[in-house]
Amino acid sequence: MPHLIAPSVLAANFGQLAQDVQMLNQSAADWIHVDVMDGRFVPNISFGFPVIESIQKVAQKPMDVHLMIVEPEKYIEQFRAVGADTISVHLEACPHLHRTLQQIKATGAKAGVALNPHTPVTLLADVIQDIDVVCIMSVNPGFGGQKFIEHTYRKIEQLKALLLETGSDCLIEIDGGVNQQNAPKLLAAGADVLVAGSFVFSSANPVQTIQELKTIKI
Ligand SMILES: O=C(CO)[C@@H](O)[C@H](O)COP(=O)(O)O
Repeated sequence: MPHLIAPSVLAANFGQLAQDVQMLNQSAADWIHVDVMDGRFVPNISFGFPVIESIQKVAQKPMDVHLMIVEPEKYIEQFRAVGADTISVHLEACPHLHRTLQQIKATGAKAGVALNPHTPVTLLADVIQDIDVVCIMSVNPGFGGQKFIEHTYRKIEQLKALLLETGSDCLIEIDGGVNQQNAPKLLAAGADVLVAGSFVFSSANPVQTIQELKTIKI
């Protein structure tokens, strides 16, 4: 399967969000990555339902919603109602992860699990069959524009081995500090989906930057 590119609108210009989403519609982006932060699970607050609903009205690509919030199970149906196609919760925020994944699937959304940099992929072994996307955080969640953590390559390889061993077809998504330099190595290690925020939106030509990420050959 060709790899997917999911630009993160956390790095968009919120004063012209509709235009930035339209730019993504015209680009080679596959998904639109939407970061929700609550000021509790992570030390930052981004945006909530009204903003996501506004994005959804313009977006012509699936919305990949990454919940960096405590007690995500309280809001799954609402995120689906405002247009989330994939809903990712943090393993570290879910004491009943299996139940939360079933809850996401019951809405018709794809179920994702995000892992903080310190969380081993082996903790997913008993729920891997219930996951559509594993989001490996390659920065500490909460902010865009941070430095990529090199240990991520090893985690991708470990997760790939778990997927092969269990026959799972779940996608491996990498989120944080992704750029043109590390993207080929991430794909070679087994990544399926690259999230890129500041690298895309701070570039002179975001459409071209997305195209360059999309056409990387390994
Ligand atoms: O979830 C997060 C940050 O917590 C990411 O989605 C960032 O938004 C990625 O931004 P860059 O590191 O690519 O700027």
